[in-house]
Amino acid sequence: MFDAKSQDNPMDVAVCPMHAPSDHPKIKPAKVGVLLANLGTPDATDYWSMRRYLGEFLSDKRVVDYSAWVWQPLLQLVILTKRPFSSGAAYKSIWNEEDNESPLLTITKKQTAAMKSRLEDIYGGEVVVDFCMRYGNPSTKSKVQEMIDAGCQKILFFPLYPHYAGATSATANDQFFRALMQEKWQPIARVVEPYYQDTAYIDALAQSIETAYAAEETKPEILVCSYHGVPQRYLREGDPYHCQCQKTTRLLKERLGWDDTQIITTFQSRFGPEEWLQPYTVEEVARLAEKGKKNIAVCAPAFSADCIETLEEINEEIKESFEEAGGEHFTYIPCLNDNDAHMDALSGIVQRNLRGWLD
Ligand SMILES: C=CC1=C(C)c2cc3[nH]c(cc4nc(cc5[nH]c(cc1n2)c(C)c5CCC(=O)O)C(CCC(=O)O)=C4C)c(C)c3C=C
Ligand SMILES: [Fe+2]
Ligand SMILES: [Fe+2]
Repeated sequence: MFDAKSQDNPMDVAVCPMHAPSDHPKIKPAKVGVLLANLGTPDATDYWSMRRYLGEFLSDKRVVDYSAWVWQPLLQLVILTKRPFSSGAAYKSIWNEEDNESPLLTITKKQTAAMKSRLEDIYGGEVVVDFCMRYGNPSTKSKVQEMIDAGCQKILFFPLYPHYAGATSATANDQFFRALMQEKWQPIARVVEPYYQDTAYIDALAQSIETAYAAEETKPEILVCSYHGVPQRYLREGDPYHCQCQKTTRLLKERLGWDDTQIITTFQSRFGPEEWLQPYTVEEVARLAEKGKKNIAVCAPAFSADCIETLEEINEEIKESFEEAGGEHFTYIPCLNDNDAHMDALSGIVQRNLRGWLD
């Protein structure tokens, strides 16, 4: 019954006359979607926008896994009455006023455009490239629906986190599959694996560090690789995030030809009373200054795009902690964002994952 050449489009009425009643739904030419995903960001810095965003984020059990009976009253009645003000002020200090959006959103848009141009050069109009957020806008559900409406019968979902964590990659994937749940004709789905040890990613990080070091009059004495933290308990319960971060630092050290005195791993952004992965960046930079290191550099390999955690926390709070303890020269090395080496690395990963779908 099916024309072998048209297998990608089995409901095509032209090749399937038995399925061609007058009210048969219109079928668009088959396409492949590549959907990039990042964490999300508030729509604005006012109290209610911040509360909406933080409420959605911190209600995700992949992020905070306490029982809802214990967590929700604390979240709704205590945390969400205060944190929207302090986080809103922090976002305000880094806000992209020109486009009236957060830096994470601006950079994700640029990454998407760079990915689109690379993939269209290779695959032409058969590929549809877009991005979505796990929390806030544009939502995963709306973007999956747009791809389906554009005729994507296959979707490659790419969480833009180099390292797997339940709180990031897994919850992004959950949201993607949730968005497919109500589809009568569900697209074929693939998700991209974490890329913490991808050679081109390590190379892009190394190049960005070499460039930053070359621009300094005096070479930093040590590079601090500061990764977003998670509660230590998540590691004991089986989350491999910590090990993947350690491996990125080791590969970076090997690629740069350095030794253990020149590069260390730390964790930032502790939230709540539990112990998180250690050493904490904010304390470690102060210890370094107290031990006599006057000139340090900090990079953030777990973030594919600069965001509040890098622009505000590292480049303001953590810098201050270093300087208050006697440090003199603090260099923040920006995330890879939409730089060419990074986008080549990410597009290489996408191309490998599209094999068999688009060749
Ligand atoms: C409360 C627990 C949190 C866990 C666990 C967590 C893990 C985690 N997060 C990222 C990446 C990002 N987090 C960002 C912001 C952010 N993270 C938390 C809390 C947890 N994150 C909060 C409350 C916030 C909001 C800001 C604040 O109020 O402090 C962002 C930035 C978003 C932006 O718009 O700029 C990113 C990116 C990773 C990689 C991770 C675990 C591995
Ligand atoms: Fe976070
Ligand atoms: Fe580990």
